[in-house]
Amino acid sequence: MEIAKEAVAGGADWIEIGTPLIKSEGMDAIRTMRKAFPDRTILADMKTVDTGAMEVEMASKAGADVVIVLGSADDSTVLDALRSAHKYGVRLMADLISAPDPVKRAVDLEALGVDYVNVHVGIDQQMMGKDPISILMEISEKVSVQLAVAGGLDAESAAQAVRAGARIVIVGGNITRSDNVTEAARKVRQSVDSPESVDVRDRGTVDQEIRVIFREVSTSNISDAMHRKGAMKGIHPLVRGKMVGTAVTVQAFAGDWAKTVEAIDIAKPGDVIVIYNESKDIACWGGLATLSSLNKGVAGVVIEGAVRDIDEVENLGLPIYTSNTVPNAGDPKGFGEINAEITCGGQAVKPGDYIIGDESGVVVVPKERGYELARRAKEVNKTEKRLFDEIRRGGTLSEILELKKWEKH
Ligand SMILES: O=C([C@H](O)CO)[C@H](O)[C@H](O)COP(=O)(O)O
Repeated sequence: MEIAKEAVAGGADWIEIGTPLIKSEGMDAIRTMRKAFPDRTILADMKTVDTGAMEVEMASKAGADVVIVLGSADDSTVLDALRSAHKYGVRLMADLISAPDPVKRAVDLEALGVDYVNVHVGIDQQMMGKDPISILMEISEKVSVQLAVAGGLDAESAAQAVRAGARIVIVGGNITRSDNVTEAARKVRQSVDSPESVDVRDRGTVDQEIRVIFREVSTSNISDAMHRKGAMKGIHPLVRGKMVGTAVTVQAFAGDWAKTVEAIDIAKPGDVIVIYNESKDIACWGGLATLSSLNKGVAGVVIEGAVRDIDEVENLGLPIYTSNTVPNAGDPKGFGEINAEITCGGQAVKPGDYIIGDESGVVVVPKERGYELARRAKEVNKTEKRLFDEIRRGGTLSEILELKKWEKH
């Protein structure tokens, strides 16, 4: 309710009751919003896939103005939902989320007579890098039914969506999870009203985008996004500083620092050297290796093992995370391997995996899930910002999360 009020203050015309809220609170979510916002359009995201008439009846009797049926539902469901919508005086929106051939289905749905077609990329799909704008462009050339669009939109992509032919722009997380909902809604409103004035930024390569997001979030956010996996055990910050990079791995043996130092020559700017060294009592890393790494543009070092020359490495400032410090080093004998899969801090690390370190420790993100987990961590981060804001306004954490209600039974 609070978020809806703030979004309306920022210029939202419609209030979407999202599917998770409907699943949590049922039709009462629609009734409550209807009562609080008599002059706004209430969109009930029922995502109906069967019994179209009954679900439209429920939502319309609760106070919805527009009801969403899944575009991929059978024609019989869409048609009966339409009959019900006509009977109860509401409009029907068909949502193309996960439709196998969205362009063809949009044409079919228009012929069936729906009031709106929503070009929608779902939240899980967004995490894999999908966005709705290109498909919206294609669909808007083929149909004249009013088009809505949804799927990770922000002020910038909202403008692109309007330019691509959308009449209704549905923005979820970038408003609801913002720490300033009114301001976030206002920015979207401005973009929708003056789409031509919005510049579209170049986001760079996928790897650059991943690194930017990992810099913005914490290792705790990432670990939450990984369902509590990914955190190294027994590895702590020695030289503090945010570290984001891709792994160059080293398997080294007790008393032998040849491979750990040779890895510096292999590392590229932005890499993190991740070392498993058998011994916690003989250092495989020190001040000279740190300076050499800085010269190569290495982003940081993680060592299960030991580091020495602590006063020097602290002065040099390269982020270092380790399990121990000792004064003595071994010799460069040459055993070990560079860029083989290793275990460090209890985590499997492959060359190229994303390694992120901060005050809480180090997490490993498998390279093949880098984009997805960066995006999911960003969602965690946004939610936490909103929670901080609500606690600052005087709520307690358990009240805000409704912990009692959601305890496992
Ligand atoms: O419909 C939605 C989703 O499937 C969960 O119900 C969202 O409301 C829709 O995707 C808009 O939210 P964002 O993608 O976070 O902008």
